[in-house]
Amino acid sequence: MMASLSGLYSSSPSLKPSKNLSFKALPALSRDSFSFPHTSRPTNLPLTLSSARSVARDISHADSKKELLKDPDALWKRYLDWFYQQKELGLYLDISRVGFTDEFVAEMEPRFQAAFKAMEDLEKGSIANPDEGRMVGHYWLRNSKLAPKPTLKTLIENTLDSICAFSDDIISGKIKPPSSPEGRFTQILSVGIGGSALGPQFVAEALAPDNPPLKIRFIDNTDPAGIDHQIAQLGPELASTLVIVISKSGGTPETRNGLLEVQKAFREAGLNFAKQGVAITQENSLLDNTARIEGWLARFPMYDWVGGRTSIMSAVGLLPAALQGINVREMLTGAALMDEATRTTSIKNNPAALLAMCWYWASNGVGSKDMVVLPYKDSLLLFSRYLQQLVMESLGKEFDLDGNTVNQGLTVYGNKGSTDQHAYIQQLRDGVHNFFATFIEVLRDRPPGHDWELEPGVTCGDYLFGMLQGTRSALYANGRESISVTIEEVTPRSVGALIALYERAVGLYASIVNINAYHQPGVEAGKKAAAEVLALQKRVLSVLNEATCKDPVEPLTLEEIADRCHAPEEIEMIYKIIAHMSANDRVLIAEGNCGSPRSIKVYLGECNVDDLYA
Ligand SMILES: O=P(O)(O)OC[C@H]1O[C@H](O)[C@H](O)[C@@H](O)[C@@H]1O
Repeated sequence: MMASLSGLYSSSPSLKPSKNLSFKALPALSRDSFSFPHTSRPTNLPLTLSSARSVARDISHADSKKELLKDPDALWKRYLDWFYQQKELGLYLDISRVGFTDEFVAEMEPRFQAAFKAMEDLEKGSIANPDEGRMVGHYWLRNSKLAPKPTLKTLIENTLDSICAFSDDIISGKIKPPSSPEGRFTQILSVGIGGSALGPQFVAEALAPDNPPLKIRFIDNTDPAGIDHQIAQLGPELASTLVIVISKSGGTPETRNGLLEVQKAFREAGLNFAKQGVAITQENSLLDNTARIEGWLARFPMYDWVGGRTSIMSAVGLLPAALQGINVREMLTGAALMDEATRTTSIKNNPAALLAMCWYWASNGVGSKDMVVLPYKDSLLLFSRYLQQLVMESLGKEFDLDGNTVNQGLTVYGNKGSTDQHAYIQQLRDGVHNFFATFIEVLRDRPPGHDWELEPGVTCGDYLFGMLQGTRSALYANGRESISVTIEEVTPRSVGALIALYERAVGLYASIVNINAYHQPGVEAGKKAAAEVLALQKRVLSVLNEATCKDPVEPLTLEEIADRCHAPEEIEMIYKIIAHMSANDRVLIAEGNCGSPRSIKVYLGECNVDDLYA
């Protein structure tokens, strides 16, 4: 059957995308030449722009589109042939609207077999993150028997037990906040960023009941106004707030700042933070040591062998979830079942391999197209944001495992349907063709017994269903590829399965394109640069303080500040620092205003003599 389907997509031979293919050449190729179907791509790589254009001339987009639309039988056959279902989880995958060929699948086979082997080794405890010399063990979290050492198995099991016991005690009121009239904890304030926030946020939005035993709020930034807002919203309930500070490294500046701000709010409210603080971090990290020395209410471990973006099934995701009354053991079961399903070495029966294969096909194996994720369910709104980190931090890499420059990646964005249909789907349908879509469909509209027909024979949920199917068809009719993942209901089990599905797909895809999915060297560059800006600010302050302490006060131009900081090349940054401090009432501008940098002369509001001799 697939032979005939190859014919349906193209008469030309299939493409094997190559890692030799230059990323820079691709936007032009994909926009100009690779209109749907992708079988119009040439076989002999590396491609040149002219060869790609000549192929595009040979295979007319319009003809291919017509052929597809004319042949619903063939499309239905393709749908059935590639349809995947995991019965126990009630999860289905449809990749029929991605135009890969049989030849492409056959060419990918050896790469997948190598990826399966690498994944098997990873699960057995190999150093799968060679740059950091670390094992990669998030799969053990939902099946502790897989852990390569008995001590790790015990650690995982004991941590899970203690998470459940602690949450039970908090929910039941056995552990009480020291000075709350409520007598029990009512709120969670989660402080963390990146992998220490996105998972808990996604799970809360997807699974928290309407009236959870504890409601959750997040501080996931060093934005003072955002922090103030969260604390203000808590109001007097700060006294019954459990503050969970999450940081794998225990040294992330934004998280530290969030903690210091919250501790200040506690002090000002006359509350004892330590009795309401919980830390989730690696043993002996800065955060761990602080929590231990200050005698916080509880500490839970993070592990060296679990990455931030795959930490959702560790205490990072499980503790906040359990406290909201979410069945975390069900989440783990869903993930474990999906792990099992994605261990098979038959591509066709492995949903994660099918996803990775489609990503490779759709983006030429170099991220030349973006992945737009569209869950048609409000509670899954944050799935695309969660996937953004999982996929982009894992796959966005400059070098491959052999040290070649590859600038790999796969861009992920999206919110939810049908909402986005009224925002940017116009461009997806008619505009620049630089994406493929992933629809997440949920079969169950509402809990049983609550549905009603808002017009004869049609419910509100039928509209949502219709919008999804309509968008899928409309995109396809205009040559836009899509994947559909269907779950029956949004439950802890299905959410666990979705997370595990994408974790595995990312891991397999990384192997196929020969990169390390488990480190993030690029993130360090921004952190280092931020630290340099703050160090420069301290030098600027010291120079200004010295000039302010003179009698009479000596206002300085930007040039003079830069010279005295021995950083003339940093004059633009110094200007920005002054403008920012001025906007926050931290310096006085003697002459001019911040809008005209050449005119300003600056001194501080007051001279700090102590700083002069520091
Ligand atoms: O959990 P933390 O150590 O505080 O790290 C929080 C985040 O920091 C960095 O930005 C990393 O790139 C992320 O992967 C990580 O999730």
